[in-house]
Amino acid sequence: MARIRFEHVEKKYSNGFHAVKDLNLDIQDKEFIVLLGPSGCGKSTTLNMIAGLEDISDGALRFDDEIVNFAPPHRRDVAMVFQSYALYPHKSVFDNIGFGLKMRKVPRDEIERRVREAAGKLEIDHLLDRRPSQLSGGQRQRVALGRAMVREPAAFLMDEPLSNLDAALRISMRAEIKELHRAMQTTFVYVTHDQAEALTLADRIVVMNDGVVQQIGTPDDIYERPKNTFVASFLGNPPINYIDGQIESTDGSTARFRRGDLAFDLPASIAAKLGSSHGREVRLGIRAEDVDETAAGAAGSVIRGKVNSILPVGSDQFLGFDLAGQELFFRVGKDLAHNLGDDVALSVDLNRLHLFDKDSGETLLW
Ligand SMILES: Nc1ncnc2c1ncn2[C@@H]1O[C@H](COP(=O)(O)OP(=O)(O)OP(=O)(O)O)[C@@H](O)[C@H]1O
Repeated sequence: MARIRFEHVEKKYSNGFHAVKDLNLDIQDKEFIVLLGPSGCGKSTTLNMIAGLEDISDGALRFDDEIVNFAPPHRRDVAMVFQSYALYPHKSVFDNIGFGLKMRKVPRDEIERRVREAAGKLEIDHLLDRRPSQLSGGQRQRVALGRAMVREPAAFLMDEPLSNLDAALRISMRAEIKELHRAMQTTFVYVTHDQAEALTLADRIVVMNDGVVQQIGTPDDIYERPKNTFVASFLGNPPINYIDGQIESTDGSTARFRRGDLAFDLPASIAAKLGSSHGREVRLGIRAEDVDETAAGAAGSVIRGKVNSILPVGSDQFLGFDLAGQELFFRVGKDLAHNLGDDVALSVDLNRLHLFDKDSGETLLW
């Protein structure tokens, strides 16, 4: 069992670089937590602090109630799976999976039992005599998972474990990792910069940027109720569109957004949150999928522009849309027939609008 808690944790590297700032995070036993953010945001550093591979500059890290800041890696009941797999090239699959147990002097028949059980779950039991060089990328990744599984750790730590796999295999391995978590009933902490992976796998996602946690929440929270423009922009494909403008005529129950000729009556649920924000500079967010191609939307919800680009993506298409000189990107059904330069009217789903303070980027809605 492992509840993992960061309390005001800081990480400064020896060159003075401040990689993680005031991290507070309470990971529940058996939870699947995904650390998500762009390259260099401090995800791996955070994971390595849990593993004991990086020391902690300040604050406390607890496993259950015990402070483990100074516990060496082998005294932490965690297993780590790396992007590079880190397999021993000259050992068989069996020996790779069982190596950690052998080092810990686990009896031979117990090793045999645990290796075969893990290999069975991962469907690599027919490969136990091979060397890593005789395996595909996905099979190697399973061996790396198997090596972590046989240790029966209290927590699994995974650093971009799927990033070396091709797109199709990544999706099927995601499903397997999710199943593994269900079957193992263990805490998982998983690092990725891939939003789709985070949304699929996580019980809760921790979005980081520049060493600072931006938001912690369920995939639904993070996608539907982003706290700031960083989180809103990091998730979504194509990314959310922003239109800067002002709030005019708020009276607590109605509110209007305006940028030049473009004006929307905001729904009452949004108006209620704005209070007396008359004249406030705001950034309106429209997710790429939150438009419909019909001019028959609710009053004041239609935006008109020209088709700038058309990118088919299988079942959908991405539409580049010129709104009075600003390019927006929307995701629409593939059956909509357009030519470059066409005038189109898109109806915006006003109930799914996002609204941020223009200067701070913080949400005005939740
Ligand atoms: N040993 C080190 N000394 C100094 N700075 C470091 C060291 N290791 C990492 N950093 C810096 O700390 C920051 C966070 O690194 P980290 O590896 O945690 O990022 P990340 O979010 O995992 O990125 P990526 O997805 O690229 O692996 C980066 O700016 C990195 O350059």
